[in-house]
Amino acid sequence: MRLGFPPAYKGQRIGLLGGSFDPPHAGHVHITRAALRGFGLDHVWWLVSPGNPLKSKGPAPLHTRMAAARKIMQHPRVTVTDAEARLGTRLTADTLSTLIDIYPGVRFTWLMGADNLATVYLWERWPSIFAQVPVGVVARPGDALPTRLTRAARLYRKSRLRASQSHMLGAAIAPAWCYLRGPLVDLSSTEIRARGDWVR
Ligand SMILES: Nc1ncnc2c1ncn2[C@@H]1O[C@H](COP(=O)(O)OP(=O)(O)OP(=O)(O)O)[C@@H](O)[C@H]1O
Ligand SMILES: O=C(O)c1ccc[n+]([C@@H]2O[C@H](COP(=O)([O-])O)[C@@H](O)[C@H]2O)c1
Repeated sequence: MRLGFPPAYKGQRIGLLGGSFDPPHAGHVHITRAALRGFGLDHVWWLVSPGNPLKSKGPAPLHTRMAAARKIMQHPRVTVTDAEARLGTRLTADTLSTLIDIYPGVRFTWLMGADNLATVYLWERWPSIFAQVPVGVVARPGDALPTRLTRAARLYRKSRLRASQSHMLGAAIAPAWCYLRGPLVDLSSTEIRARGDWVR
């Protein structure tokens, strides 16, 4: 483990919630708690991104988003980290391979809201994400497509865990993914920025 990186030990199941967090909000807290409970995880790390590779407009400064994330997400099993900035990776496929190298024996799970399941096929080398780690998807209002019709769900249909098996995801061998239904939290950073409640 490198200086300044969160501690993690062999066999631990750690969920990674990558995001712009511009700003962080109760929806992020919701997906984190749902994932901890639902996917059999020991910890969740919030990977506060230096900047989404697909978004042309840069987010608020990293230190501002980190401070806001630490304020809103207080839980003994959640760590907020700027690991991607430290590693020099922005692409999820690269972040995952680097973390897997740094933390041998740790079981990482990539977490995302259902909106990202619909667009993940646009991400750089996206099948490598599914090949490297299990993927936990949490329901979010306003899905553009029913889950089963998304490109990722169709390609990985044989690797889908049933909802009744969701607690096994954190220990599953990739490719494996699972969709968690449940209460929805209708909140987004876009909406908060539009209200003018967050200065970039
Ligand atoms: N309300 C929510 N319910 C479930 N998942 C969420 C929710 N809000 C965000 N997420 C998930 O958290 C991760 C990081 O989200 P992000 O920081 O982009 O927030 P956002 O609200 O989607 O931002 P923006 O509106 O700027 O796109 C993504 O995987 C996203 O799907
Ligand atoms: O790797 C990619 O090509 C890629 C493209 C778009 C988004 N991502 C990652 O997806 C996560 C969610 O991004 P965002 O901006 O929607 O919060 C964040 O960790 C991004 O780095 C990754």
